[in-house]
Amino acid sequence: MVVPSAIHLNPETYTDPFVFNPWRWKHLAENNVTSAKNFIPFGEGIRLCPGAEFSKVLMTLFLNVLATKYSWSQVKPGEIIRAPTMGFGKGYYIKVAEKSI
Ligand code: HEM
Repeated sequence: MVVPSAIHLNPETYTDPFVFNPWRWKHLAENNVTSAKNFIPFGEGIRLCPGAEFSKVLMTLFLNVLATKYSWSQVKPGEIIRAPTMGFGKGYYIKVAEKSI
């Protein structure tokens, strides 16, 4: 069994893997690092997740609406737990408000 997060957080492939850096993908794609060997959020091959394309569209839509229509602020930070998937031990509280037009 492959644990995708172990591959995605490999510092030999991804510099500073815990840093939020969306721009890293530009550089990685140019160097063809994002091959199946290094990036498998939805699995690979015969057991590839059938919900992959649906999930990508849903996440794109969700993040677009969240960023354009709402603002949010942190109320209470949570402790990040990686065992092996990521979670917040005691929750992670944010306040969401609709943006005024
Ligand atoms: C962000 C969302 C999702 C992620 C990260 C994800 C990830 C994965 C991964 C890594 C696997 C492969 C497991 C393995 O290798 O054994 C998998 C399999 C699977 N996923 Fe997803 N998934 C997501 C959403 C969904 C959705 C929305 C559905 C259904 C509507 C779905 C249905 C399935 C099914 C049925 C399998 C088993 C495929 C098989 O064994 O042939 N997933 N998923």
